[in-house]
Amino acid sequence: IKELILLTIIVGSGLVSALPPTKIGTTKTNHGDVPVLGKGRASLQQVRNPHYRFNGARAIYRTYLKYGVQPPDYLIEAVAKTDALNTAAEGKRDTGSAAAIPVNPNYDIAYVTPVSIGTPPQTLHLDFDTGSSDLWVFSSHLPASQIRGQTIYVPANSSTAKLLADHTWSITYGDGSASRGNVYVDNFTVGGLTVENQAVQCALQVSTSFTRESNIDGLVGLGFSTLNTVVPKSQLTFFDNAKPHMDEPVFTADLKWKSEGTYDFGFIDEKKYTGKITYVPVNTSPGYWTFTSSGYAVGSGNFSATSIVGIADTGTSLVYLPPSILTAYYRQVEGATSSRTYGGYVFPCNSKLPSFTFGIGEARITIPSSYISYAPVTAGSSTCFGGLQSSSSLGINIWGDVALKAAFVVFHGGNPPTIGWAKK
Ligand SMILES: CNCc1ccc(Oc2cccnc2)o1
Repeated sequence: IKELILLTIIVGSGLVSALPPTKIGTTKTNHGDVPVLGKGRASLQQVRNPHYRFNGARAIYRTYLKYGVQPPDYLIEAVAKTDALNTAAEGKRDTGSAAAIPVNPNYDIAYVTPVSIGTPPQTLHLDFDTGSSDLWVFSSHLPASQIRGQTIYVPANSSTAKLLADHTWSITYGDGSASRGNVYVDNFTVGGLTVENQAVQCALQVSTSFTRESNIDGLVGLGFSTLNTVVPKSQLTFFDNAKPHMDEPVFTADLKWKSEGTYDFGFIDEKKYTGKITYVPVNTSPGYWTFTSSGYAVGSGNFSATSIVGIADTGTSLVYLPPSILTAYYRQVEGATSSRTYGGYVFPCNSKLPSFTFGIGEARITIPSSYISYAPVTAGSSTCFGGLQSSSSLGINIWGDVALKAAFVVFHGGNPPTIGWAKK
C-alpha cells in the first residue's frame, strides 16, 4: 500500500502531466477534440487544475477508501485541519464593483449605484456617501405624498428582512435635507459583494429636497460608523461589515464628469489610474474621511503651500474651501461675483475659467476648468454657478464630487485608515 499511497499522492497532486503524444488525427468528444493514435487508441492531454489545493492527508485518505480500508480517526482530523489551513492561507476573497451613475445627464448633482436588498432581491439606486454613515432607503413606510418616482424597499416582501425592534434613526445633511425612520436588517449586495444582516434604515419621513430627487432611492453611508444615527444601538456601515471578508480593507471611487464611473470594494484596480497613488493620514475622530491637503494653485499660477484640513465627501456635489482661496480663484474670472441671491460665486457662463490644482503631499491633482463651470443658476440662464464655493458658513472644508472626479481615490480602511489619491 505504501508505494500505492506514494503514487496516488504524486499523481493526485496534479503535479504530473502526461507527455504530449504525437497526434495522428482527432475525434470529437464532449470534452473537445481528442487526439487519436490509430484504431481504438487515444491520448488525453492532462491540464493543471488551477483550483486544485494539494492536501496530502486527503490523498492518503482516498487511498484507504480506494482499497476499502477504514481510515483511522487521526487521518480524518488531519484532512479537515489541512483544508482549514489552506482556506486561511488563501486569504479572503470577497470583492465587488458597481457603477456610479450621474443622477442628471447634464450636471453631476449626485451619483447613484444599483444595489440589491433582500430575498428575492429588490434593486434600488442609492447615493454612496463617504460624508455620512447611515444606510437608509425610501420604503413602504413612507406616505405616498413624499414619494415621487423613487423605488421603495418593501421589507414585508423580503423573507430575510428582520425588524430591529425599538430602533429608530434621524439624520440632517449639510445642505439642510433630512430623513428619519425605523430599522431592519437584511441581505445587502453591491457589485456581487453581499453582506448578510446589514442594517437597512427605512424612511418614514424624508424632506422635500429628497422627494424632489426622483433618481435617488436612498443613501449608503461610507463614513466611519461612529457617525451612525441609529438609537439605542448604532449600526455598522456596509464597508465595516464587508471589510473582514475582503481581500483588502479598501474601497475606491472613480467618479467621472458627466459619465458613469465605478465604486470598487476590496481591491485596487491598477487600470483605473496613472502614475502612483499618494496616501496621506486620515483623522477619524470627526467620523469623516478627514485629511490635510498640502496647498493649491489657480490655473498655471504658483503653488501656494498651505495646510487645508478637509473631508473627502462623495455625497456632496461641490468643493467648499476657505474664502481666501476662493478670492484668489475668482479674481481670475471675468465678471465673477459672490451672489447673495444665488448663495455663492456666480459668473457669466461664457467666462474663461482657470483650472484648480490641490496638493496631496508632493502630488498634485488638477480639476479641469470644465468641472468648475458647474451649472446655470436656473435653467437656460447665462449666469453660471461655480463648482468651487466658500466653506465659511459650513465650518468644514469639503472636497466633493467636483474634486473627486478629477482623481482615483482610495479609501483605505486599514489600521489606521488612510486616503490615497492618483491622477487618471
Ligand atoms: C440635495 N438634497 C437632497 C440630497 C440628495 C443627496 C443628499 O445627501 C447629501 C447631501 C449633502 C451632503 N451629503 C449628502 O441630499
